[in-house]
Amino acid sequence: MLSFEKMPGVFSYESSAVDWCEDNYKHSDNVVEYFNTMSNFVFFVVAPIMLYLMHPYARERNLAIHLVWLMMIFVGLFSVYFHMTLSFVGQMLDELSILWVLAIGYSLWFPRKHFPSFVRDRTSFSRLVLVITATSTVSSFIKPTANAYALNCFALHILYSVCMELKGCTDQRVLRLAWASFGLWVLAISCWISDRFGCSFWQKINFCYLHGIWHILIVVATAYGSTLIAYLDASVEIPHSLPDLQYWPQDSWALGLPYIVLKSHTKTRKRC
Ligand SMILES: CCCCCCCC/C=C\CCCCCCCC(=O)N[C@@H](CO)[C@H](O)/C=C/CCCCCCCCCCCCC
Ligand SMILES: [Ca+2]
Ligand SMILES: [Zn+2]
Repeated sequence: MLSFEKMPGVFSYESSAVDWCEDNYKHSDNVVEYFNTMSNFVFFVVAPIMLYLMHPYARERNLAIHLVWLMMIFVGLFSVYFHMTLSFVGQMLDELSILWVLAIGYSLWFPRKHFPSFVRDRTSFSRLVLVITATSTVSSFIKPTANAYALNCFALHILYSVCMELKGCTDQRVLRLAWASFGLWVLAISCWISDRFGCSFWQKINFCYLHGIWHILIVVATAYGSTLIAYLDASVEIPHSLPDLQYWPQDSWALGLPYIVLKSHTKTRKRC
């Protein structure tokens, strides 16, 4: 029988043009980048907790919101597969799953006041996002090494959009969440860039774990950033539910996971 390792072409080990700083096969003959693979455990811890915490908000606003953290579980699985094999298929699954999480986030949360003038409502906007994402999925095969950079540009657009939404906001809890999200993202992207471009330095000091640390930080940044975006959305779309921010497991803890509580539950579900 043909083992995965010996499969030809795009499935084969190290068929991806991308190779992260961590030494290959250092801890196992079957796992190319051991720490980068194992660090994905954070997806499988944070995603179920966020699914649970965001349920009251999703039930009130739109159950499709759960797709964001459900898809994040797939991002984690594909990331495990990618770092375990460094195969081309692994790379594409890892990157394309991130693209589709972003697409779901944009469809659900992009503020309707910023929709292009030819877009009537959120359903039409979601269709537009679907077409653009499907086209980008196909185009991603043209120059696969550019995909990760293109994905990181979305983070810049999200930051810009959130800044626009926060203009004039004086709520200290919201501003604290915004700064925490931004700080986590800056730390995460610094690790990603440093692993990519400063590998010779990290190899000299025998510390090649920055991409794994990026995995941990970007998942937490996504939990913080997506809750902030969801809160801003809830304030506009379901203000009658009186959304507020809290932290799990203890509201007083500085390092908890943020989520939305609805202080008033309504029977009528508002759809977009
Ligand atoms: C109005 C818009 C709402 C958008 C909602 C936000 C949805 C979050 C989207 C994506 C989650 C990011 C998951 C990262 C997975 C990491 C896997 C990985 O490491 N892949 C690498 C290869 O192993 C690959 O090189 C990485 C590519 C870059 C990915 C860039 C992702 C953009 C992250 C956006 C984070 C938002 C933070 C918000 C802060 C205010
Ligand atoms: Ca490597
Ligand atoms: Zn990775």
